[in-house]
Amino acid sequence: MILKAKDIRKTFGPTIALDNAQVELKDGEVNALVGENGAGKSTILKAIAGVHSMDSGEITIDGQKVDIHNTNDAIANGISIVFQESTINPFITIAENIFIDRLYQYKKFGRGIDWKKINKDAQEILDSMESGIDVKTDIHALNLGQWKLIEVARALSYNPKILLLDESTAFLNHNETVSFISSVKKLRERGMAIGFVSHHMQEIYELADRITVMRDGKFIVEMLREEVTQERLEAAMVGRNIGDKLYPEKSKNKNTETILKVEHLTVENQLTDASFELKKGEILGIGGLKQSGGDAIVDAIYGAVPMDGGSITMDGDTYTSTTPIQSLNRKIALLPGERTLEGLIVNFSIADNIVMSAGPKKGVLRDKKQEKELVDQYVKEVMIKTKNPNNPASSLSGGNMQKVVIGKCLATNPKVLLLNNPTRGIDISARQEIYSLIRGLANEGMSIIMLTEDLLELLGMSDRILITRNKEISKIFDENNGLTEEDVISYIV
Ligand SMILES: Nc1ncnc2c1ncn2[C@@H]1O[C@H](COP(=O)(O)OP(=O)(O)OP(=O)(O)O)[C@@H](O)[C@H]1O
Repeated sequence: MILKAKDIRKTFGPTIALDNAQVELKDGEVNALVGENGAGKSTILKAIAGVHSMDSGEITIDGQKVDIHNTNDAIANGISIVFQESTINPFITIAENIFIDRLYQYKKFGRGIDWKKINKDAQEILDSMESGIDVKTDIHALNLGQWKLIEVARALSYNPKILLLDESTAFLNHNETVSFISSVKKLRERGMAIGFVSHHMQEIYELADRITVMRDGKFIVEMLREEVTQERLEAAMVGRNIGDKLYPEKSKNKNTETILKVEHLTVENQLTDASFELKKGEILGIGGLKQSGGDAIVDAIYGAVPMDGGSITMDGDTYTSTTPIQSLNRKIALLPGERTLEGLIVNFSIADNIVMSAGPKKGVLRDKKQEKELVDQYVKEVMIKTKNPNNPASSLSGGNMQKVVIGKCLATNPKVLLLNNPTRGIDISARQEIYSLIRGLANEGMSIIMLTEDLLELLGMSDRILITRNKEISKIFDENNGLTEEDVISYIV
């Protein structure tokens, strides 16, 4: 074992984030940390990386006790971390992003940056990971998976022995994830000890050498990959067996009443001539690579991006342009793809975020009583793990922040619900609950469009499936019985 962290305790005010937590990382191995949202996975990684100082506990490396009080201590002990949320600055170059806190080392005679040197050093790291990224590429031309690899390159630039990856694949699509995982495997082959957090079981089964389960801030069990069965893992993580009951039964009745008709919808540079119908009470899944048209469909229906052609008909009203306020009045709600940028005001309380769009009023004043009822209802319904909804949203774990955004959408009581990757970063148990909530809403007559980059989720949840490719609709499957990943992928790439 290269690193052992044990008896770790960390509190945030009254919240006990870690209590008797432990993890061991070994060179040339991936240890996957798994557990429900709020189990303490990010906190233990951040404690090891010196981002949070622990209240108590012990970290040893190669048998020697080490004191880690800040990130510099961690770096000095060969520990690097890649955070869950993106830390890429898109307004500077790839090399600057990699050496962001050491740019002074590349100052030429005390003046501008020595581009030749910084680019050479950055390229060396990118090549060592076999990332396939050319350092001179415009950062905007790269996909999110490549952005994550740049963050890994930044972590590697400190020459670590131990690399901590916190939900690095949460925002990546299928292809980006595949190449990210293959880069992680290469780092493992080089002897790196890797701590890897993810909610995606397939990734964990594929990558992990050992798995550490956490629950409520505590260490539950460590298993070697070969000892793991799905039943054992789920029982340790969530205390029950989910098995093949992750996705609820699809709608038995064929939905025939059209609620939303989209004709020849065009969005400049994003979507050309898309026509389809959304039926009352159905879940229409949209699959496809990022930027292939699906985001544009959802954003244009909501009015988050302007329509450049075509029309939308809802409730007998046909329109060729719309805004989010008009959508709110028409009872169309959008769960955006980027929770901390578009979905939440993280400094506001959980409660204020939930009621923000619904805005119950008594005359011109806020209706505090109804607000409280809404908050209590949605904290319970989407299972937000908080002791007090008046705490700031920033105090929640990533998955619980996402649940607040879902609660905020539902509190507006929409007829049409647009979901952009609704379960990113959400644990398997909460996902099962959210899927059953979404299906329940559809069964009650809500019409739902669900854009998702998770193919299993697309197949598991949709009554019908629309696929986009190269900014156009490439296929609409009017049935989703027995469709496989291969059936769908052939229209995606
Ligand atoms: N800065 C903070 N202030 C207050 N509470 C916090 C803070 N960071 C984390 N917590 C709390 O600590 C607990 C553990 O959170 P953590 O982010 O480690 O969970 P996690 O297992 O990584 O969850 P997820 O899978 O949702 O990312 C949660 O109850 C969370 O609300």
